[in-house]
Amino acid sequence: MKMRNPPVNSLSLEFLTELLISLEKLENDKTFRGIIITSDCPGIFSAGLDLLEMYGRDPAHCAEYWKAVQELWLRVYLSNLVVIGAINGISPAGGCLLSLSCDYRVLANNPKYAIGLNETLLGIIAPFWFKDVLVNTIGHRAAERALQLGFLFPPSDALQVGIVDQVVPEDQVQSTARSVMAQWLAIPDHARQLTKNLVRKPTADRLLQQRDADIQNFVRFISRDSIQKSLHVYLEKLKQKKG
Ligand SMILES: CCCCCCC/C=C/C(=O)SCCNC(=O)CCNC(=O)[C@H](O)C(C)(C)COP(=O)(O)OP(=O)(O)OC[C@H]1O[C@@H](n2cnc3c(N)ncnc32)[C@H](O)[C@@H]1OP(=O)(O)O
Repeated sequence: MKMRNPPVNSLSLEFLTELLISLEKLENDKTFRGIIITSDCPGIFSAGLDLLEMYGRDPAHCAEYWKAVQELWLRVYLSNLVVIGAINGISPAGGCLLSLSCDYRVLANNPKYAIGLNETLLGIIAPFWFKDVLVNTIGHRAAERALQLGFLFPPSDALQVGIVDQVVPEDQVQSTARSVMAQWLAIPDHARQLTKNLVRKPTADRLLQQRDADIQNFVRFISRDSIQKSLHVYLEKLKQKKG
C-alpha cells in the first residue's frame, strides 16, 4: 500500500478515510494475508496528523477528525494481516504512530530521515495510546526521554533504541520488507493472529474502553487558546523554513 497524499502524506480526514476504506477491503479479502505500508512521496513517509485539521476548526470537526485517527490506529494495530512498514522517509508524530502499529519496521538508511513522537516540539502532548505503543516498543525509560524531549531519531539511533527493527540502504527497503513478509507469512495465520491479539489487545482495550472520553479530551485540549497559538507558531515556522 503506497501512501500518496502530496506533498507530505499528512493524515488529513479525507486521506484517513481513504486509508481506512482500503484497509477494510484488504482485511475482508481473504486472498490477502499481509500488507507493506510505504510512501509514494519522496523522502517523506508521513508528516503525521494534518495540522490544518486541528487548527482553526470547530469542535465538531475536531471530534470527527479524532474519531478517524482512533479508527485508523485500531485498524492497523489490531489487523489480522501481517503489516510491515517500509519507511522510506521522515516519519514524525502520527507518521511514527502508524509505523509503530506495524508488526515490523524497516527504515531507509538516509541521514535526512528520522522517526519519533515529536509532539512536545509543537507544544502539544502525545495521547496516552501513542505513549503506550511507544513504551511497548522501546521500553519505559527510553520512551520517557523520547516523549518529553520530542526526539526524532535518525536511522542509527532509531535502530539502537528499537523504534525500528532494521535499517537498510534506501534501495533495499522494499525488497527487505518483502523478505520479512515471507518470513512472517510462513507462520500459520490463525496462530500468528491469535498471538498478535493476545499481545496487543490490552493496549487497544485501554482506548476502546474510553473512546468517547478520549475524543472529548482531545477536543477540549486542542480548542484551548494556548494550544491553538502553539499550532499557529509551528505552522508559521514551517512556512518560514521555505524562505
Ligand atoms: C490530548 C491530545 C493532544 C493532541 C494530540 C495530537 C497528536 C499529534 C500528532 C501529529 O502527528 S502532529 C503533526 C506532526 N508533524 C510534524 O511535526 C511534521 C511537520 N512537517 C515537517 O516537519 C516538514 O513539513 C517535513 C515533513 C519534514 C517535510 O519538509 P519539506 O521541506 O519537504 O516540506 P514543507 O515545505 O515543510 O511542507 C510542505 C507543505 O506541507 C505542509 N505540512 C507539513 N507538515 C504538515 C502537517 N503535519 N500537517 C499539515 N500540513 C503540513 C507545510 O506547511 C507546507 O505547506 P505549504 O507552505 O506548501 O502550504
